[in-house]
Amino acid sequence: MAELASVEQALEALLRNVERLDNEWIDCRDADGRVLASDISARLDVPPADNSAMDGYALASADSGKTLRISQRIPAGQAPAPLEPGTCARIFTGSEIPPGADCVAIQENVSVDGEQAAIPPTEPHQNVRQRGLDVSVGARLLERGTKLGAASLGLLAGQGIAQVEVVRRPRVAVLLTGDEIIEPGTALKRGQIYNSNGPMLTALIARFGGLVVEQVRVADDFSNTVERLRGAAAAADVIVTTGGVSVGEEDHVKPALEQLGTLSLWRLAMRPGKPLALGTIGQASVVGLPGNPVSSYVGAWLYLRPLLGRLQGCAAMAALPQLEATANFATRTQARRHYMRVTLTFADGRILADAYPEQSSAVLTSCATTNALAVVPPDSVIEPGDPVSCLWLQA
Ligand SMILES: Nc1nc2c(c(=O)[nH]1)N[C@H]1C(S)=C(S)[C@@H](COP(=O)(O)OP(=O)(O)OC[C@H]3O[C@@H](n4cnc5c(N)ncnc54)[C@H](O)[C@@H]3O)O[C@H]1N2
Ligand code: MOO
Repeated sequence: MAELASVEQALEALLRNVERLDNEWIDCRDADGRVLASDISARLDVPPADNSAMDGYALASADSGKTLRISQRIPAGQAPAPLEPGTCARIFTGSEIPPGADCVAIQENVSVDGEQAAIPPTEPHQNVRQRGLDVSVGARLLERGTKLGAASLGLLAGQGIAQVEVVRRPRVAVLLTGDEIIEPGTALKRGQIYNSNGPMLTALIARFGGLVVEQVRVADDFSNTVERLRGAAAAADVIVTTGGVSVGEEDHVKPALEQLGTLSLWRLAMRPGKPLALGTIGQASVVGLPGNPVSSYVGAWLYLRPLLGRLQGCAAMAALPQLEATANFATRTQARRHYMRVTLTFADGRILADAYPEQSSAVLTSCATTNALAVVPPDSVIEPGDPVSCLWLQA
């Protein structure tokens, strides 16, 4: 039997000629999860002026330790007048420090009698947030290739930025093979099963930043398969197929792909997901995942995620975060590296990996109830307490 290829070899082949897609300007309100197309530098200081970190009294530190007249009140949102020398100003969290003041005494430590406030000793800058403390003009705010999220969108808003240039979302077509597959909502007949892979892959693709432009069934017929693939290649940057990549005879995807573009069939030293088809039709990359739902799921994390990351120019999506955990299970592998579905728990300063008891590639429950993949090398024995490397499944 021919030697099995490694996951790394297949990934290298998949990504070899893939380039970042073009850019588009979008409203920041729609930018969560999108990847920045260019560096963004700060054009404003944040905060724009020295302001108070506390509710209290602003004064010149040299005047602290005395009783001072309260000469003005500065609510947030108002420009203060310069502080009259030898006085203090009533101030609130976020209010601008008046010229002439350099510190704030918090109100809990100040006793007030009418217009007079007895101020304790207070150091210069105490309770003052300096202009530009968060961001100063010209600083690199966010780098190209950053996936935008809650905090980065907040930063952009803090700069008054409403539109942002991001990489276009990769368009993905999902093609399902298998005459036994029917859609939820129809009654199940003998021999049929519901389409699990379609919704599962659609959800993962969206989490990886892709846009599913079509999800179609490919009938068991050569010319229909050619038509479907041709249509998908015109509409999409990536075509994902599920099923029909093993050694069966029922399938027309392989000959159809060979007619329309390039195809290489891989036999990988991994479990689940030994068979994988990679190819191209025109500019579109084709990833043929196995039909078994678990193999499809694991393949999506290991191949589709980096592919969609490359198309979006997001380096952080090239590899999943790796965590070193302690196995709370026993297993033994043979010639293939095993990607076991495990649940990581973080307790008492260590990470424990519990394996789902049934690791068959037909048991999708093993994916739905876990959060990581333990990567067990070939020809190895793992006992409880042994170290095991895990891939954390985060988009
Ligand atoms: N003689 C051999 N048989 C098989 C081999 C092999 O090396 N020699 N490899 C096995 C491995 S490993 C895998 S993985 C599967 C891959 O099979 P295919 O990609 O050809 O997929 P199918 O045969 O079409 O389907 C496999 C399995 O998955 C179910 N399926 C398919 N699509 C869906 C869907 N959309 N939703 C839910 N379930 C789906 C399908 O009903 C089958 O049960 O081949 C092994 N066989
Ligand atoms: O490798 Mo297959 O994906 O075991 O079932």
